[in-house]
Amino acid sequence: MAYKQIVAAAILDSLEAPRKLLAARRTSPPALAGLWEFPGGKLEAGEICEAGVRRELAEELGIEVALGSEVFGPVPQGWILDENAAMRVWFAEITAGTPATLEDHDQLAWVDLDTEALEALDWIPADLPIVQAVLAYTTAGATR
Ligand SMILES: Nc1nc2c([nH]c(=O)n2[C@H]2C[C@H](O)[C@@H](COP(=O)(O)OP(=O)(O)OP(=O)(O)O)O2)c(=O)[nH]1
Repeated sequence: MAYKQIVAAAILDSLEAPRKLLAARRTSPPALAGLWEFPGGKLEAGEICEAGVRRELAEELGIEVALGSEVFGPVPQGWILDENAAMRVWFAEITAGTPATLEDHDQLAWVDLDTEALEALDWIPADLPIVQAVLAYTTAGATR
């Protein structure tokens, strides 16, 4: 089955020696408003995933990034979000711009890369296994 492809970034303060993750709080739709997520969005027709991540981060946060390794999910399309959609996620580091809530978010937070700090945020439920994987990859030094 083909899922609708979503792409997103786990933005770190540094790919080489990460200490913090940039989480973003959604403003819509109502069912997801107020929940935290990895900034990103829907892949456009004919677009390569990595290009989609860059486009979404430019549109939503006004930043350019260097991409690191992928945070691999259980299926080729990444992490299953629901019966219709799956999301591929890459580590990223900001190379230009300062993240701002230009679109889709009302709050951004640099969160310590530890279980307690990350679990203190009200994540979209489908993101919880991805948050755990981000922690495992960063602990293992596997972000590049
Ligand atoms: N960006 C993002 N979307 C997520 C995450 N977790 C999760 O379940 N989703 C869902 C929410 C949405 O249904 C879908 C992503 O769509 P979106 O609304 O962010 O896409 P978009 O920016 O292209 O928005 P639009 O053009 O449709 O307004 O994936 C996540 O961590 N990041």
